[in-house]
Amino acid sequence: MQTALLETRLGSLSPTARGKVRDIYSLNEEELLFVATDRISAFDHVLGSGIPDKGRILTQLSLFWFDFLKDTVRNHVLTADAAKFPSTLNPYLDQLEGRSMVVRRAQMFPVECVVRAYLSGSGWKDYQATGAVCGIALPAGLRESDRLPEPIFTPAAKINTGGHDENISFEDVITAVGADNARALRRLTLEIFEKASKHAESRGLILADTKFEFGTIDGEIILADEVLTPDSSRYWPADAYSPGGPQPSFDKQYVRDYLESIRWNKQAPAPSLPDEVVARTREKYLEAFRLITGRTGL
Ligand SMILES: Nc1ncnc(-c2cnn(Cc3cccc(F)c3)c2)c1Cl
Repeated sequence: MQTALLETRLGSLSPTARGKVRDIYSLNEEELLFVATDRISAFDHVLGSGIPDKGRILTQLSLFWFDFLKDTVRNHVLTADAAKFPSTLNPYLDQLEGRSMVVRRAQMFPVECVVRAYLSGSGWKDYQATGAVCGIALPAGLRESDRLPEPIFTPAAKINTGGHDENISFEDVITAVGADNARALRRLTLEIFEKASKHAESRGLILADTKFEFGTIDGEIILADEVLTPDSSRYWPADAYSPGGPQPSFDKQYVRDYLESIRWNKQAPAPSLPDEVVARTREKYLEAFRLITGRTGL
């Protein structure tokens, strides 16, 4: 079993932002180092085991999507070629190769730009409670995982790492970023989703929902953070789609099933995973990469 890279040790460089599975390091005024680890989270907990190569696979997926969308929106990537990284990183390239990128520092909007084509997760919860999601009224009688009449922009406020983001209304987005930016974020979010979900569908995957983070560089709105990865999106195998309940996660179902099989109490520290669950989950990430990019090797 390969070893999973759970932490990067970059000497004096310490993360300026830490997510559950990603870390950001400030390189200088203009540049950040964006690192995807092999950590995996489920049920909002980072698990005791990592998935070897997960960070590399998800980084290559983001890079594929950034390129796929380059005629629709600019992005924050400067380079993912470790040979072009600042020489100060030379001692660490073995930890960074393929799983990191140098990105331009952007002024990030304080809004998670979520778009949903299916009713799932917090969208399903809000719909059950109010018949709406983010103030958008939906038809009565929808079941969990039902396809929506059309994809909807359902923004969330960034709660600092750890908790769930809180769904907010379009009015709240206007208050936070102004009307012009709010409209631009909604338009870009829906436009990008349309293209990406069509591509995913052509590869046998349902892109049920996803979350984008945008920022501005020199006044221009750019697509930042990770994009359309299985961590920022719900991907479902199209041939198993069956509305009326939760759908199998393309990448995390083995992990979820295992955690439920050991009746893990979610208050307890997250358990480690059996080698078999780790190996099969790694295979799913590779399968997602192959399906989405059409490439066989990383
Ligand atoms: N290009 C950029 N410029 C300025 N800030 C960011 C930025 C900051 N935070 N996040 C989200 C996040 C939080 C924790 C760990 C992560 F890897 C990422 C993205 C970016 Cl991507």
